[in-house]
Amino acid sequence: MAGSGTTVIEVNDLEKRYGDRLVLRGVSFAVEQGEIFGLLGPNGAGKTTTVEILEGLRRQDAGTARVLGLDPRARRGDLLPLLGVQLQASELPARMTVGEALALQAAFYEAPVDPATLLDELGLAEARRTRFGKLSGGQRQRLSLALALVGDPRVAVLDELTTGIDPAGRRDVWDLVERVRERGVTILLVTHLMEEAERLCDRVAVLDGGRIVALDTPTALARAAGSGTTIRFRPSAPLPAGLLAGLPGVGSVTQTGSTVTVSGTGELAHEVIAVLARHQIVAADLRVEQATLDDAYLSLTGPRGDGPAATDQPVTDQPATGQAPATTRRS
Ligand SMILES: Nc1ncnc2c1ncn2[C@@H]1O[C@H](COP(=O)(O)OP(=O)(O)OP(=O)(O)O)[C@@H](O)[C@H]1O
Repeated sequence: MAGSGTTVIEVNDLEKRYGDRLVLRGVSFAVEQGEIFGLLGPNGAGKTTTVEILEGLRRQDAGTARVLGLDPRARRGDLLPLLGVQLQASELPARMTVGEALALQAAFYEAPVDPATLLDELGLAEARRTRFGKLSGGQRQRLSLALALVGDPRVAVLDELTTGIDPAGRRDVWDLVERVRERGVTILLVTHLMEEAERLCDRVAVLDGGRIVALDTPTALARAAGSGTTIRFRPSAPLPAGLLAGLPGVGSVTQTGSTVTVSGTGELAHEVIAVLARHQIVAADLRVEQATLDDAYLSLTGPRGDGPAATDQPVTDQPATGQAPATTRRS
């Protein structure tokens, strides 16, 4: 389900400095109700800073931020009951059980969902009586998602949703997030996983060096990456000269050993297979590769993450106090 046309999250020309370093340089985007909006970008791009401004944990130096029409810093008290936040790492008292943590968090919301059902959906039912200190990394991650969702928030901010969760568990979490979105919840998802963004996000913004360098649907971004389609196969008989080069959309045809590689755009696979069939040539080991969000991401941000720069300033902006009960901190 795509957005409904009601803007739920809006940032305009957001700027943020740490010391004399500008880490957000005019970030603007709007997320509609019911959308899953992804924030991608290399380490240090400014994703967490943006998200923390939206959560009311940090104050921007310029620009505006609104969540459900509220200024997150000035109206934090009004916003918290409407917002579910998953942090990169949760630290609960080691002796607190999963069930206790969830019950405590649920008590802060007017109409929480049933904690038992949520634990079940997240594969944590059997860990209900397990103390936090004994949970595996993947279980802690699931619990942090449960804590973000138990209040039945209207907006959920999910940071590194499935980090540390095994592939099967990851799919369960994605299914759950889709069901949450179907209830009309708007989701801002910070992720480093392209597969996750492709699967879940209606639109993604790619942040790099404190600026948005692209914002579109995952499919449109992949298409714009321009690498088009590549087909590889081993023909059962030599190809007549010029057979493939003249087809619509074909950019190049090369042969290495017995493998032919055709690159181009449009309905390339269909065209190639049809013409081979007309010449009664079988394409063995046929592989079709399409540009993915991965290609788009790498062409937009370069092949490496920048990581924190050596010129980092000391922490100058402390998170506000008075947050929801589970004491949480970022890794
Ligand atoms: N409290 C702080 N004081 C000084 N510099 C900071 C502070 N928090 C973040 N930074 C710097 O601001 C820049 C943006 O950081 P931010 O955490 O927003 O990036 P990110 O995109 O979330 O990165 P990651 O993917 O690694 O989580 C980085 O260079 C980071 O080192």
